[in-house]
Amino acid sequence: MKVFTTRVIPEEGLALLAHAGITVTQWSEPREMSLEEMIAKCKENDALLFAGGRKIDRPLLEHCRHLKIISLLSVGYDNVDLKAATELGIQITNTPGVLSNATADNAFLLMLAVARKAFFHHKRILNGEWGFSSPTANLGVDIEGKTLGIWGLGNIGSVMAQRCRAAFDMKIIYCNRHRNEAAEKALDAQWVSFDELLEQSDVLSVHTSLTPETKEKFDKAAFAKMKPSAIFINAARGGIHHETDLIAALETGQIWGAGLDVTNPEPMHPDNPLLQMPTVAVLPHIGSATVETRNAMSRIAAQNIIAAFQGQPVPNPVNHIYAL
Ligand SMILES: NC(=O)C1=CN([C@@H]2O[C@H](COP(=O)(O)OP(=O)(O)OC[C@H]3O[C@@H](n4cnc5c(N)ncnc54)[C@H](OP(=O)(O)O)[C@@H]3O)[C@@H](O)[C@H]2O)C=CC1
Ligand SMILES: O=CC(=O)O
Repeated sequence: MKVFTTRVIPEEGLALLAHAGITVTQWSEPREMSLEEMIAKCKENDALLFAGGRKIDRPLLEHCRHLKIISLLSVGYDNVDLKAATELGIQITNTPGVLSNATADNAFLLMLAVARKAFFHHKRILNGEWGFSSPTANLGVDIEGKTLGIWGLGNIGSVMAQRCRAAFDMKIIYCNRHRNEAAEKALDAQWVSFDELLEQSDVLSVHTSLTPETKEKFDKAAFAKMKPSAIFINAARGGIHHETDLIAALETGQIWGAGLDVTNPEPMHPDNPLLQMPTVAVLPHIGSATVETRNAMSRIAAQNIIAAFQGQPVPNPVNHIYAL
């Protein structure tokens, strides 16, 4: 059996595949593959381990009917046409859970970085602009005791809420489609409507998946309902906020700051005005990028492939989700 990986993946996943007698070919060039190259690689192999790259859409999937599995090295599956994959009988899997801590830590980092304008001050020092210190200069805001609103209190959102409650005794409110009663109990969290989330959050952190329902949900109308002192964090997908509306909301003082691990498009253009704003912190989609977490993700992605090759139920299927 043969597997193609769209990026070089961590050693632990490779070791599991090798131990199962699976031959692995990796894409190691530092450029995106063309569609033709991708189709050719899919045709030569029995499974795809997708660790980044182009959208897995119907035209590509049409060439993948023979694949036993497309194993995603991510929890998000918004880059896959799940409906087409399922209709074509292609198994799709993801890597949930193991990246929740790392991704929440990154959202927490962004929250603090924005509150204290950390990236802006770092840039000043690099530019030789340390400046003249005074009690009224360089002021950020406190987080302690403020209200954290989570949009998408699932695996990652729950860890972010735990971190914020433990570190800063924040009051937790959240908005999901369904109540998360376990989290309500553990975090003393309160389920609110989307509008209440917008109106009451001092820090509003987005952790939903990107779906037609969540796409550009944070637009002009949403930002207009938020507090002028609010910090907006998006550690999920850039497509969930409308970038031009976010820029306008920050420029006009409708909200105070924003921390983004994800942008739309990615990479963000270096001329983007967000990068010049003191109360904005941007990272290049590194939520799960720690040695331990990426190793764990590679193990799970490999285990999904091994199960599919052995005719066993795969541990982390996502095909059923398109029907919800
Ligand atoms: N920045 C990064 O590097 C990373 C980003 N991510 C992103 O984070 C996302 C979340 O991951 P994870 O926490 O593991 O996923 P989960 O499925 O555990 O959590 C998602 C939550 O979003 C809620 N949700 C979904 N749709 C809606 C909606 N329309 N309105 C309100 N709430 C909604 C769900 O609750 P309910 O069903 O009740 O609505 C659920 O609680 C991933 O899909 C991925 O895009 C993940 C890892 C790393
Ligand atoms: O963005 C990362 C993911 O795992 O999803």
